[in-house]
Amino acid sequence: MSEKSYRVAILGGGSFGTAIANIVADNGHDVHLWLRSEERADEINQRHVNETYLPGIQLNPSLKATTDLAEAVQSAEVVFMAVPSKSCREVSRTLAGLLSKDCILISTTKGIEADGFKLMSQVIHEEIPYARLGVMSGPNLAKELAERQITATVIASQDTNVTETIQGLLQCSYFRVYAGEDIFGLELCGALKNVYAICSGIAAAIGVGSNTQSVLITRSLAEMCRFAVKKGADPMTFMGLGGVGDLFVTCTSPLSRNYRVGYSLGQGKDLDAVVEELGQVAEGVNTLKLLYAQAEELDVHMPLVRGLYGIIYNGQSLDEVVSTMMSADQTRDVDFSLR
Ligand SMILES: NC(=O)C1=CN([C@@H]2O[C@H](COP(=O)(O)OP(=O)(O)OC[C@H]3O[C@@H](n4cnc5c(N)ncnc54)[C@H](OP(=O)(O)O)[C@@H]3O)[C@@H](O)[C@H]2O)C=CC1
Ligand SMILES: O=C(CO)COP(=O)(O)O
Repeated sequence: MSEKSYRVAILGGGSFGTAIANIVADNGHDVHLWLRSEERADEINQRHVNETYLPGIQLNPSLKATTDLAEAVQSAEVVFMAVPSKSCREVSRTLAGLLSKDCILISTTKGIEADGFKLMSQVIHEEIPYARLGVMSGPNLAKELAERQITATVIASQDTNVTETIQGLLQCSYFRVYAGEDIFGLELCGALKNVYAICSGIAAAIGVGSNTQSVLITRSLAEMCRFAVKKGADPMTFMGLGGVGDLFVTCTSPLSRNYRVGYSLGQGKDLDAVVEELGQVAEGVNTLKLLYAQAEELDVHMPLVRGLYGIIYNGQSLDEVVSTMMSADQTRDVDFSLR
């Protein structure tokens, strides 16, 4: 754990931003959480809870919430971005004039910008070219983190000072932080796995067996790797916590919002109603459309993406999609070899 006390800002007071802010505050740093709702800021400052996003969790009393972005990032040495992907550019643009030159900026957002299929580090770099960037991703369900259950994450950056600083800042008795350099691959893992969590949720709702679940998760990983290689990412990154680790948790836990969307779809509910009822972001819904379009454009074989897209947007039945997959040409198990 870091001996130095850092001035840290977390942007986004939803479930993940609040969970990260709480860890950093528990580790003794000076933490400011920026959010939009005055009411929620008061609730965090006075009662030390965020009942909307983390009900039942008592937050560290030293955690300060504010609706003033300039105040939140003033003198900040480290900033975590934890807003949904659709707001990342807007928030980055505002932040650009406020952030000091040597501040470390970590993206935790697991989504993709529609225009140009950009990952969040690319969006942030366009808006704040001088930012010392890193990406954090892994099996990190916000509720379990806030409950201080053991987990680990990955921090990727080209700058070892960034990775070492964040490792020191976040590491504690229940949270390990592994380092990496492959920002693009790690971010791609975090965004893609959400789509497969929707597939797994559907499968769970219709009551598939354990063999089927296993096949689904493994072939999801195969698709993700195939796509990643086509986009120039290192497939080995997908073997780590940000890949297999996050895919596994999101495809198996009812705490995952994407899994829950899938589960409700599997029960025959309407997508718009499900998203509305969720009240939190499920990035996979948007990522599915973008991924489907990219797979078609780049000619990447992604039967699960195509099948899910067919069910949600083209009115195909689940039986039809499953039958097409099961009768497809026999192919290889593992596409890549290190030899
Ligand atoms: N929850 C989790 O377990 C994990 C989430 N992530 C990723 O973190 C990102 C954020 O997710 P999460 O916190 O879960 O989402 P939530 O839906 O729980 O919360 C989203 C938060 O972002 C705020 N927000 C939305 N738009 C803006 C904006 N334009 N300006 C300021 N604040 C805004 C919302 O504010 P308001 O309440 O005012 O609408 C809300 O506080 C996602 O990309 C997600 O994939 C990553 C790891 C784990
Ligand atoms: O990314 C997550 C866990 O690592 C959270 O997944 P959901 O966004 O599906 O809740």
